[in-house]
Amino acid sequence: MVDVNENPFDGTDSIFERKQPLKKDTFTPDTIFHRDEEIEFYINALQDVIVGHDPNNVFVYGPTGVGKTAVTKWVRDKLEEKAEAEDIPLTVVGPINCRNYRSAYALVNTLVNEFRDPENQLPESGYSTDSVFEFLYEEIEAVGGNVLIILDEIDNIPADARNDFLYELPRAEANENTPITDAKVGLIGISNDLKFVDVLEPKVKSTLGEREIKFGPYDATELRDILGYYADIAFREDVLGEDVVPLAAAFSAQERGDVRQGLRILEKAGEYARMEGAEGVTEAHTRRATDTIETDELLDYFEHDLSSQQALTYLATTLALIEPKHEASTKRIYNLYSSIAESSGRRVKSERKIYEFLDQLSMQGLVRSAERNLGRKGGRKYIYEVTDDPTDIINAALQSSYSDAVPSNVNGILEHYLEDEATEFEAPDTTDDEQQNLWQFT
Ligand SMILES: Nc1ncnc2c1ncn2[C@@H]1O[C@H](COP(=O)(O)OP(=O)(O)OP(=O)(O)O)[C@@H](O)[C@H]1O
Repeated sequence: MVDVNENPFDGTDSIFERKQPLKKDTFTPDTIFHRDEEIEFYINALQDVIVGHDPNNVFVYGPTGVGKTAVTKWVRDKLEEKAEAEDIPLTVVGPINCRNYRSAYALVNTLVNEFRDPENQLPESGYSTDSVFEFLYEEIEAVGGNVLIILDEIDNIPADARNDFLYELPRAEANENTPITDAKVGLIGISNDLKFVDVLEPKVKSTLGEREIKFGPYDATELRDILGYYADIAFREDVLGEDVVPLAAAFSAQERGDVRQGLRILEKAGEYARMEGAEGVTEAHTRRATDTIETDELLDYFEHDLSSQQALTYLATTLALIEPKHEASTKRIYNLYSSIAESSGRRVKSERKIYEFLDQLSMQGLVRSAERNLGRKGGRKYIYEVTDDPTDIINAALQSSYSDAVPSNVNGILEHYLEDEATEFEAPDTTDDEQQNLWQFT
């Protein structure tokens, strides 16, 4: 029974000293581990600024959570420090995350405002895109000297901004149509989409990719050092069992070599220990954290990264995949999407829109498409796969605010799917209608 006169919150924490370093990128480490070579390439690319040549454009790429942004910020700070000491005119803007902007207008607007004083900010609308670009060029000319613009998640740059940003901006000084005569612009683009540069027009590709720096995943030994550094700051003294960091490091190395995932495991393991009122964090807490980490990450997607229509499409793709035929064709995905959207009282969009949502999910790395030949019948169709374990996706959906869209008999169908996966599977000749009738939509 709860004593209503007692306050259940506890003002003490015997496990965590400071949780913030384990949280999403709100903490700047004062040491960067195991990136000496990448830092050397970076310094080399930006050295020209210090000796008075034009800045190079730099393209930094690699998977998620491997230090691209952390290293970029570190190098940026060192460059600014050196430029100031040597009296070299330098203005650095960013990193600005392109994912947050839906149009060229919005992105350029933010950039202009980075240059301007708080009392002279541009409003969110009211000008043409050409005019805001014009303002940007004026601001760049006004500060003069070297201007470095850092764009993070550059693969998400609004389509209507691609050419202007990735090609025109870096060569603005040479272009007579811009007011820029003095300033020298350099662009630093960061991406975790390794194919991004390949799909660019050759002229844009050679501009942005003037210098390319590749970041690979960390191995277990490297992750042990990095996670150990964060653990020392985040946890109270002597609460961490000696296996905790090595276990979190080994798990993350096996998965993607991503620091962020390792930090989440440490945080979760600490939370389990705290919830139990344990004296310290043990190997068992860490194993429990690794068991649930995948579902947690997917839950994050459902709750924060995906729009409701994308989330329903993602769920429908997973359902199509676990049906007896295990074939997520666009038609099946659309049928399932319509049923779950309708049964959960959400808007049902047109079939054409599904292609767009699937494309967006594919850009986020959540689904993959493959073209399939229809054999004698001729023609081709697209089928989709999910990149995570369907069991984890369904568990995450069930814990998310989309649980009302998950069919009530999902676990039974998932069980059959897992059995099929364990045996040599031959696709049954089931029709779409038969498959549709399997499901119990709530
Ligand atoms: N070598 C390192 N030394 C210290 N901290 C690191 C290192 N690499 C990554 N981190 C930390 O790990 C977290 C994720 O790193 P970061 O944001 O730089 O990854 P990223 O490669 O830019 O990922 P994304 O592409 O998802 O943005 C941050 O908290 C960062 O400070």
